[in-house]
Amino acid sequence: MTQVVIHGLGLIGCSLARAIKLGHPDVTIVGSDVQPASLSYAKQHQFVDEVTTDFSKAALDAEVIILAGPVSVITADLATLAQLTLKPNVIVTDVGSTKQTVMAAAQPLQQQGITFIGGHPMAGSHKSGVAAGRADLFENAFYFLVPGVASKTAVAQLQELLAATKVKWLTVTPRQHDRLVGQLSHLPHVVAAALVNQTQLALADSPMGLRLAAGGFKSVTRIASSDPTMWTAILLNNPTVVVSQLQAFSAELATVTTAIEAGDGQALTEFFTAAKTTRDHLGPEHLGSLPNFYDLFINIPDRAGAIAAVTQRLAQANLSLVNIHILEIREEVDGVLQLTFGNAATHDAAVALLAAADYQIVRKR
Ligand SMILES: NC(=O)C1=CN([C@@H]2O[C@H](COP(=O)(O)OP(=O)(O)OC[C@H]3O[C@@H](n4cnc5c(N)ncnc54)[C@H](O)[C@@H]3O)[C@@H](O)[C@H]2O)C=CC1
Ligand SMILES: O=C(O)C(=O)Cc1ccc(O)cc1
Repeated sequence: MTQVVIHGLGLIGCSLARAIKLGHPDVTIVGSDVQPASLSYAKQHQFVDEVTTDFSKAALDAEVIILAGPVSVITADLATLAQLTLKPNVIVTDVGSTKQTVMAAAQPLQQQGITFIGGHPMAGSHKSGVAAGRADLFENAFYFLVPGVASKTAVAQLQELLAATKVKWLTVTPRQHDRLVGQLSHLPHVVAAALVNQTQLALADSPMGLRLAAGGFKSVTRIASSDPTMWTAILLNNPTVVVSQLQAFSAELATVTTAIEAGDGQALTEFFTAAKTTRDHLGPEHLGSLPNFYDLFINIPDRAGAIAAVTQRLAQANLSLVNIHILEIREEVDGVLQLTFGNAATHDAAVALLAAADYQIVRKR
């Protein structure tokens, strides 16, 4: 029976665990994490068979090891694994968002003849943690593979193990990978966070400030809600690429600034037309899988226990939440509660349940 160890039971580790369980119910999955609460959640929801905080010990018996912590943890894990006597046919892989530093960190392991295949699913979310994982998170998304010196057989074995993710495999070199994702993922996260921080400062004296933002600001900045630890590790592991891409992006901003200063309408129209043409040709089908969580917004009165009453109702009906977020609650005024579900059926059942209990539905999926 194959034993798979997943180190890091967050959004990605848990989504892979759920997908592996779906495609291979016979595989034993051992989940490992530093957070005991994540371990008990994973065990309770049965997408792992065993849990441990002792990664090194679990690794000794593994046929497949999936490293799914922040990139800085993945590189440290690779150093730890190089100190151990692993099973000779073990396949070690990772899900980290950078590949040059990860492949470099894997070298000592590879020099011992251990198979390492770099991996990176190009799907995810700004949500994180053990409860956010879902088996269909990666459906139709690209999944980068950096096989390095790994054999074709090992690559095929890994792809077979992860078949239920329904990803589109793409083999790249570490350099190609970091340049591509630098531009398509790392730079946008920096830009989104910078825009939120600058707006917060600029509107600090406005009573409603950021809350007045419409859809545009919200969609451009959604990813600013991503996990700070994870993104710090990513940028520290792709610095040269991202710095150069940030410089090119700053130059683009300088060009548009000059056009506005000069009142150059033609330059501005050309600027927006070029972007629109490119963006319009990227339909949703070309953008890969976008986070597919199911949000429900309800009005919530400013009353002690009001939120608990909602969560209790959902729990009694066995409807699990992926996330809960109070968007706004002001004294003596209704607030808005955002309830996020992992699938359409749970979302729809919650809408019916809460509407029947006279909660006002502000927006559903
Ligand atoms: N979030 C996303 O959309 C995507 C993330 N990635 C990459 O996947 C990896 C995991 O990301 P997420 O699952 O989103 O993060 P997450 O924050 O949801 O989960 C990370 C998990 O690693 C655990 N962890 C942290 N330090 C640890 C340590 N020293 N030992 C063991 N466990 C530790 C945390 O407790 C947490 O459970 C990262 O390397 C990230 O760059 C890749 C594709 C998409
Ligand atoms: O939330 C989003 O849209 C993302 O961009 C998710 C994401 C985050 C990190 C990655 O390495 C890949 C995908």
